[in-house]
Amino acid sequence: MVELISNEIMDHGPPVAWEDIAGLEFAKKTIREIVIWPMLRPDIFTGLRGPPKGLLLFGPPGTGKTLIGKCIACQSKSTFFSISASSLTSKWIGEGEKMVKALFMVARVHQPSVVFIDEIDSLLSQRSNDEHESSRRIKTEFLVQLDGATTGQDDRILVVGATNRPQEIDEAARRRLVKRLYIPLPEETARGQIVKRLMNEQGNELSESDVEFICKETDGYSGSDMANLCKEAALGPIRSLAFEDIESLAADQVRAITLQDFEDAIRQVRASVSQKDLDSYLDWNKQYGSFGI
Ligand SMILES: Nc1ncnc2c1ncn2[C@@H]1O[C@H](COP(=O)(O)OP(=O)(O)OP(=O)(O)O)[C@@H](O)[C@H]1O
Repeated sequence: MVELISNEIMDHGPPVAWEDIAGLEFAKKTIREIVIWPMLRPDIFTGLRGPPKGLLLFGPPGTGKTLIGKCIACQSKSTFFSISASSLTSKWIGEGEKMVKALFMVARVHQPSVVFIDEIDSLLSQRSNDEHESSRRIKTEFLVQLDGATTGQDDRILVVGATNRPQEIDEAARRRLVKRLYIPLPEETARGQIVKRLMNEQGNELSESDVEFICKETDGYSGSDMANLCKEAALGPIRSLAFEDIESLAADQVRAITLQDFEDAIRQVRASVSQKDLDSYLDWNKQYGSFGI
């Protein structure tokens, strides 16, 4: 199990820097102050100044919560463990409870550690009667481990939970995830940064004003909607080729991506988050968010 965790849950991928995350200035600044500095300098940030041990990132899907989790680990020079709560119940059937225990054990060995739990709502939702016995046991074990990690004075483990459904998290779990930070949709400038960064890797003819136009037309798009839009637009030059040409064409002969490709793509890729959902995140932020206004 330790081996499984080292191979599948411990993240060995490329590092993430703050600049890789577009926009979200408030979230980034807050995280730097309350989490990164204390993790880097535990000798200064002791007692009352100690870092929170549990952080909840909530907001619409595809807004960079996973990127932030990974960035926290990279910037605080911690080992990053990333697991989605649903895989505990589906992928390791019958072993979920042991996995949770082993995960925190390995995290303790490799500390400082950041344990990122995606879809944490499915693990910590209000207990219902029709709940499966095995998921109930996983949940209990998780709460025990969370308590251990969040109260152990000497352990340097930060648990970061991410959710698109904060309303489903019960009171006990909210209490343990002390800091709760709203991760909103990207604003216009952030959408522009995502387009520019992704388009950098491809031949394109987009001017500054083209990018501005794209940003204006994509109000309400999430970061991953923007990434999908760019993917769709990048297919434009290929679609304009005749089928026979695809096999023989040299790679450098594919035409550059244009604004027209984006205009076509915008018709295909729509915003995935509704206004109603956004309102409910704002409500929750007001009520339970650590920085709600
Ligand atoms: N702020 C952002 N800056 C740059 N890229 C972003 C941003 N937000 C989202 N993306 C893009 O969207 C993809 C999905 O983001 P990520 O997995 O971090 O979102 P998430 O909020 O964790 O989503 P989910 O809730 O669905 O798990 C990223 O791989 C990236 O390409």
